Amino acid sequence: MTRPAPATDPDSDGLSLHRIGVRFGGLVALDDVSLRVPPGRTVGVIGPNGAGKTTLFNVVCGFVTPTTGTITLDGRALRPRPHRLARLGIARTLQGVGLFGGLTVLENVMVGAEHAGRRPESAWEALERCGVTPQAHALPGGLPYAVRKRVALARALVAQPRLLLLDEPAGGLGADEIAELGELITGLPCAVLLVEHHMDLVMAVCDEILVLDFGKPVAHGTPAEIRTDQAVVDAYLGAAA
Ligand SMILES: Nc1ncnc2c1ncn2[C@@H]1O[C@H](COP(=O)(O)OP(=O)(O)OP(=O)(O)O)[C@@H](O)[C@H]1O
Repeated sequence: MTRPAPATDPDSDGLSLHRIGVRFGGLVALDDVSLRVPPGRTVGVIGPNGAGKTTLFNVVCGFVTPTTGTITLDGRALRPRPHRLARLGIARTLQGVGLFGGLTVLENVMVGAEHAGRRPESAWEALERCGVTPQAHALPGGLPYAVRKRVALARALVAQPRLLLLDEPAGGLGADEIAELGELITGLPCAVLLVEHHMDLVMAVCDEILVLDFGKPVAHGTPAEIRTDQAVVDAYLGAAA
């Protein structure tokens, strides 16, 4: 007997956050936030300081358990746990760099490959994609910050994730380096959830953008829609009143 094909609902593919709320004691860090990251798409989350961007990232990684709301991956309920992300095809980079100082660039990326059950060649592919092949045998400590950040990205990509979570990848980078990072992100085959301060980067690489202010969604749309949205302008100018 043939098994019936599973019901497929294209609207449930990828990662979905449904009405997420997070409270830290009396402080509401996220309030009724819904967001979908479809396969292969790049979705950005922006907002002023304290808007809740990192909290949202931490909810998806499993570092923070939401007070309310649900998360699904391909329509199935998901309770993220940091150590289980790789198995689900989700990789992440965190703020800063976090490389092993005593290991070469290649060895650092190999750690990611082994963790994800990938072959060593995939480490070279990830280095190549991130433009850090020439530094493969160097120790990270002596490399410029922007190069180390690319190595951290290579370590995340070596798992060949279907969803990559990037937490402020442009932090500490100059304008040219941010532009290069933008090109790299645009060329990625996986879905990307990008939490970022730098509007220019987000506008350049995202298919859609969610804007948070004081934990609440104030706008959601394409870069062109967001650029002209009055609520966004107000949030960034601090002139909501
Ligand atoms: N673990 C925590 N305990 C208590 N309050 C927290 C905690 N984490 C975040 N907050 C508070 O939640 C709110 C949202 O913080 P969050 O770091 O998510 O904002 P953000 O948009 O990432 O800000 P930034 O751009 O400055 O990094 C802030 O008021 C912050 O002080």
